Amino acid sequence: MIRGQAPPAVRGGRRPNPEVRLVSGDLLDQASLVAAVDQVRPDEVYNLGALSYVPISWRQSATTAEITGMGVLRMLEALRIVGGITASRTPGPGQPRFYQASSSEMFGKIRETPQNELTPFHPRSPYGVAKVFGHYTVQNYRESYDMFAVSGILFNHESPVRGPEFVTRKVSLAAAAIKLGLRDSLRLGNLEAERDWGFAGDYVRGMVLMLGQEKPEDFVLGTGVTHSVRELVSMAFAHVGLDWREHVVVDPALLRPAEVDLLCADPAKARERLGWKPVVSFEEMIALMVDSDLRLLSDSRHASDGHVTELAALW
Ligand SMILES: Nc1nc2c(ncn2[C@@H]2O[C@H](COP(=O)(O)OP(=O)(O)O[C@H]3O[C@H](CO)[C@@H](O)[C@H](O)[C@@H]3O)[C@@H](O)[C@H]2O)c(=O)[nH]1
Repeated sequence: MIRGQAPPAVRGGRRPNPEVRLVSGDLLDQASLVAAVDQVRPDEVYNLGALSYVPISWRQSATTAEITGMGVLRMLEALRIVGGITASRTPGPGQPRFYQASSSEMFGKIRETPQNELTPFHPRSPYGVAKVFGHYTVQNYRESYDMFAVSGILFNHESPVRGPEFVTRKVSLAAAAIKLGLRDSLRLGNLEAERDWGFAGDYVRGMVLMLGQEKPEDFVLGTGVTHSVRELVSMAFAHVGLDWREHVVVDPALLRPAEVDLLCADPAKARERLGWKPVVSFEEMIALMVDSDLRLLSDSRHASDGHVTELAALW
């Protein structure tokens, strides 16, 4: 996402800048990105673009490296080129600020718990490897060109609009669909994996705070509380009065070639320096997601909507 303020006048016959502009994924080549940045002249750029579903990254490892890794480099290059920045000509005032969505998946086979900004990385998937590339690229542009570029190392961030392939939404949809009698079972992979799941809205607030800092610095954003997939399922099903053990089937085909067993954030730096803390608890978030899916699947206006039928049945 590229965020720019409306300029006082149209520069050189260009269209006025919109407040917020989404740059679509097909602008992956360098020249198109340079043209987009040149046209928008953003104040802030949030690079959330990625091939973000971890299991797919083993099947499409080169595409993952291209989008999740190289995409970061190209975005920074576009900002550098349009800003006329070189090693000897560093940015003047008013240069755009860049946010990179780094990921707790970079910690992978964890070296310590909880994980903070100094915890070493050990990625366990092509996705994690590509995110590490992006993370160090941001650091390198900051150090080489003095650009305002930061990474937020975000732990799992969920909400009712989460994609149905991710485990929280897969579970909230299944609990709702089973409750409504639309299906009767749910296939899952590793129930023992533990994650630090937080509410996406809280994390977006943290991202904006990071770009408002005086100095560019990286921050971990997470809740510091960890739950297993088993606990997640149990809580979501209990919310609609169901016993998960009567419906969940463990499917070995859903296990990953290499798993990240445990993630737990130490968000102390964000708390102290940004004044950031999550507002929505894990329990509230799961209830929010299950209730939202109950409404979605029971709303007769959506009954003929193929997408909703697919959501209820497939995942
Ligand atoms: N998706 C999925 N995960 C399952 C399932 N069964 C068990 N799991 C386990 O649930 C955990 C969470 O999986 P996901 O929800 O797919 O998320 P993720 O792999 O942790 O990655 C997400 O969070 C990262 C931040 O740490 C993001 O960077 C990444 O893009 C993604 O959003 C994993 O340990 C996975 O093995 C299942 O059927 N589907």
